[in-house]
Amino acid sequence: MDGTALARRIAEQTAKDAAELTARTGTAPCLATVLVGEDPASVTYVRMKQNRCAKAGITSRHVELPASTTTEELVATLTALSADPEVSGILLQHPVPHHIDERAAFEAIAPGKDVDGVTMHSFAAMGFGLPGFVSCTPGGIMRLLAAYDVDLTGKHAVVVGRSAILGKPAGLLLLEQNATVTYCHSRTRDLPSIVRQADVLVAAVGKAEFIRGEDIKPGAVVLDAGYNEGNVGDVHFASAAARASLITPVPGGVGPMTIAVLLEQTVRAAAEQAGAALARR
Ligand SMILES: Nc1nc2c(c(=O)[nH]1)N[C@@H](CN(C=O)c1ccc(C(=O)N[C@@H](CCC(=O)O)C(=O)O)cc1)CN2
Repeated sequence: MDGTALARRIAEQTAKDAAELTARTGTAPCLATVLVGEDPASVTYVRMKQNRCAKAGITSRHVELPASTTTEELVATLTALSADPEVSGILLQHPVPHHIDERAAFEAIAPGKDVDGVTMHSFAAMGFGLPGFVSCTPGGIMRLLAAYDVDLTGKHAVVVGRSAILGKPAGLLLLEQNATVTYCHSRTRDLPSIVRQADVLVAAVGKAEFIRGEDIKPGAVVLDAGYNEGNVGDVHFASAAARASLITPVPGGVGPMTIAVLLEQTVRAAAEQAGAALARR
């Protein structure tokens, strides 16, 4: 599955929507990115987001905070951005330093600006199939499945990983499309036997090439949401591709979709805040 190509198509539409909205309201959509500390991978991802925003006609505001920032200081920053009428959407780059209560920080993002789909409000919307913002990587996974006409009804979807930005919301969205969902995690017993049952496998475990081809059910659809050092996924691509009917590569699969969905949701947030419907949707 070609995430780069699909992400490009989504980005083209997002740029058109942003231009239309800017012409109508006189203000471009604006994404605020918040980075705490200097984790090199996070610095790269935030820069990628800013670059893609610029290409799509979305302005970005970047807030960099030192690693010593307290939960209270981060909450105050996010609360101020939530109240700022010039900011359409807010992204707090994950992970934050260990001493920070990340959940408390996420909850300081106003639901209407939660374009990264990380608040409890957005989780409830995903869980109940209600309109709202989806978590970006899981949202990108669902867009890939739709683009490749994968019907999820009755399929056994196995999600390996239960993080708040990836595994958990991915399961909610798959369930909403009538898949039978199994979550696996570090305490799961006999993980390979469950992975072998997957018609649809979402690998979101954060361990390079953790899942091997021998455990892929022949014909399975495999989505590799891993972003390990050196641009290596959670699935051993060559051996898994020999058995899967569809598979996402790393790079070029789920990763680009994450940013495409973020930008799309930022423009949608801006439109909703302006009370303007987007013509092309
Ligand atoms: N608040 C969030 N934090 C994090 C998220 C997130 O969705 N919200 N996701 C990940 C990392 N991430 C974005 O932040 C991310 C990772 C990878 C890619 C990507 O496009 N990767 C490319 C390869 C990268 C390259 O070319 O250098 C690919 O897979 O093709 C985008 C976003 C953690 N944090």
